Amino acid sequence: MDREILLEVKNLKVEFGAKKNKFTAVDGVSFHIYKGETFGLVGESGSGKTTIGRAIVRINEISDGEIIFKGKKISGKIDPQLDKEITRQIQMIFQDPIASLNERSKVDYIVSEGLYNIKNYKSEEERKQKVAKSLMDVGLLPEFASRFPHEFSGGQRQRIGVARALIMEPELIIADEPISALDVSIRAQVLNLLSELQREKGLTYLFIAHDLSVVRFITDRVAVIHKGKIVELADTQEIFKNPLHPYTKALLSSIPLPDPKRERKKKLIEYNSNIHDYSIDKPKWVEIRHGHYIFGNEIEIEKWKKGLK
Ligand SMILES: Nc1ncnc2c1ncn2[C@@H]1O[C@H](COP(=O)(O)OP(=O)(O)OP(=O)(O)O)[C@@H](O)[C@H]1O
Repeated sequence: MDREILLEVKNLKVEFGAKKNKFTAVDGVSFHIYKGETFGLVGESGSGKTTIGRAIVRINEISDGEIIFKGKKISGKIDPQLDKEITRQIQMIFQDPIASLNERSKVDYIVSEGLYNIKNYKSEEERKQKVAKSLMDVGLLPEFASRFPHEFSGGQRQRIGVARALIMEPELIIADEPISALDVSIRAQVLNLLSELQREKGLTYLFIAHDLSVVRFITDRVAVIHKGKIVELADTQEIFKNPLHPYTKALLSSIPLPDPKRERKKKLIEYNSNIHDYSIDKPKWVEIRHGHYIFGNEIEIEKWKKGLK
């Protein structure tokens, strides 16, 4: 049976600046996310992960391509009713729980901010109940609503960030490096919380991380992104067992990557013992085996295909 696709990103391009200063942060990215799965987006800092997340929640304008959610186009100009629904259904959790919470607002306001924006409650009583329920859903006490963010630990603050997303009853949550700013000792708790919530509420996640080890146990499939392009996309287990792209291998083995400026100049990238020469021909996407895509030029693809046999 075919799985239901919740989100489709087609040929997404996001550019910043204009004319001479134009910079392409996301360059023709395509992927889809099935309902109920956790899809990982992994790449080093500056590769374009957050920009993709922000384009999906429509904070960043897109320059080209399409974003489709539940079969409906949500990029570009859309109907106000759909806009309101999408604002509710796609929520984002941010990297830094301290920076993402307004210090001067009480938790009650922070958690219901989204509700206020789309007026998704009938009475003050109902709003308060929703806040209490969301706090309990993330393992916090309802009475925390009357406190300020500085009264909480890093892990609790990230839980408040999750409650703020949950109150909207979303279908898709974009978790942008949700644990990287947290103390190592509490990272697993937040990952477990996200997994439990997924099971309970049938949530779908787009999980953004710079570190492959973080996505290993939480994601079903992973796309590896490098300089605004997806270079490899496959089931998570497959990526770990059999990484094909030199960049993925480099990420996995934590090999320091070359200086991007030098890289651009020479157009020759050396990762470990693999030579990746973009100047031979234009790299393209090829499905190496079912569901496992790789981005590279013909010589490399031939080499990887042989390696798979
Ligand atoms: N509003 C903006 N204006 C100009 N450039 C931007 C803007 N937002 C992002 N960029 C640039 O786009 C590139 C991709 O940034 P992005 O934040 O998406 O990367 P990332 O992979 O999420 O990295 P990080 O983990 O450091 O956030 C970077 O070079 C960044 O400087």
